[in-house]
Amino acid sequence: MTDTVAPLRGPLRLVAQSVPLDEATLDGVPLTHLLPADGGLAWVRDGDGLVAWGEAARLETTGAQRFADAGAWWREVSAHAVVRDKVGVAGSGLVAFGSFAFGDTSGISRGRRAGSSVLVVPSVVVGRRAGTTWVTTIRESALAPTPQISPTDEPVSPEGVAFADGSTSGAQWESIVSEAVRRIAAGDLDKVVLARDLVAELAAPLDARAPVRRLAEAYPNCWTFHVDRLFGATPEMLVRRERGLVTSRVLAGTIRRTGDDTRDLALAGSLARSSKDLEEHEYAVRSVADALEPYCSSMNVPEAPFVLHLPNVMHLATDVAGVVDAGHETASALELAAALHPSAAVGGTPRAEALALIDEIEKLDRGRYAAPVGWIDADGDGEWGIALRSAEYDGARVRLFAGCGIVADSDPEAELAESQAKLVPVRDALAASEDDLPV
Ligand SMILES: C=C(O[C@H]1C=CC=C(C(=O)O)[C@@H]1O)C(=O)O
Repeated sequence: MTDTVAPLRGPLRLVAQSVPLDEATLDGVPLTHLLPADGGLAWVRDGDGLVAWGEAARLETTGAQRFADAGAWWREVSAHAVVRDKVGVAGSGLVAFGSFAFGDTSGISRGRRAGSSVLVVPSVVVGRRAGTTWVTTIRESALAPTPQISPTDEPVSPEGVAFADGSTSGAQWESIVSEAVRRIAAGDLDKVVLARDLVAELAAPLDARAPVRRLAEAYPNCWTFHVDRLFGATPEMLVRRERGLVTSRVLAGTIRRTGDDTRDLALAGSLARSSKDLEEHEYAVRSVADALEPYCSSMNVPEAPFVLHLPNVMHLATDVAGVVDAGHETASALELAAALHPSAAVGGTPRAEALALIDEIEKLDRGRYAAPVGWIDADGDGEWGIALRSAEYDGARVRLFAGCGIVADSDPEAELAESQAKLVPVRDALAASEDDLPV
């Protein structure tokens, strides 16, 4: 099913201008401190990235054609735009932020907006990259004046947060995992990623700037995002395309941290040797390498993963890189993301069997969790992360998500504990105090 909402009048003619911003005027203020009260749009990592607000144009789409619809719309918008870019770095010039639904029917049962995939062209973007800071203004038909950029007011911290089970209880989810292990043992498939959710009810509508700021501070080596009521801090880069080079950070295989550095180092060693985790990881790397290969003239796929250390967990990680071949020069970051989604880090192996099993047993509407989130520019370059360690909110109600790769040797109890560890970043970012944390 395809259902697209986009302007039906003549071609949209956007005028975008990027100009350098004297960093002294911001005096090192984090980008997330510029976000407006409605949360705006954010894509930041380790101080760099993009924050934005306002809306010059927007596309909402649903169904199996969502990536194709968004790609066609963006090509059209970019082709008719006038771009004056006096900065010339990745993310300057005309950009759109986006977030996609996980599956062809994700979110649709919860109403049209909940299930919509979206591309938003903001009216103001502030970017920072490797010491360069800039501001982009985007407006229909005319050049917009460059606004004064300054920090906004302090966000309101969430209060009275009450956490509850989402679609399933922990015990129910364990039995779903057991069923998946049975299916894998029966030879139906090799790997499936199963997810669960947690619901947080707040005393007042969420000011998303509060958790976004906290996530960006606490998880500097993750990509912290906020797009259309979806926020999170993901460690996984589905695809980055920059001037003909594509990179992807593949994660799968996880161990919880203890907080004791010596023990964690030993745990990192055991993760790197764990045959269960290495198997889980290999499926994810293969799925990414196989999907990128048709687009690349050369590729580098390291033989062994490294261990990525995050404050809550450690993951097996592989950075895949490739050069886009001459025949696919026009394949945008979004087209590549569509080809890669869902990788075996969030779907499974074989893909079709895994998705069918997820549909059959998971009992969760993933919405936009575990799907591409990020940004794209007018040349088709951009970054699309996988929306993990994320939550979607509507007023005072927040749904947090986490999932785990299940293979033949998976233990349901250990997977539940792993899912809890993966919920920690957003859960802590929402909790006003330790007292609010669920037990
Ligand atoms: C599906 C999630 O994580 C994926 C990414 C890294 C490690 C994973 C794992 O070890 O199971 C998952 O494949 C999630 O965080 O919700």
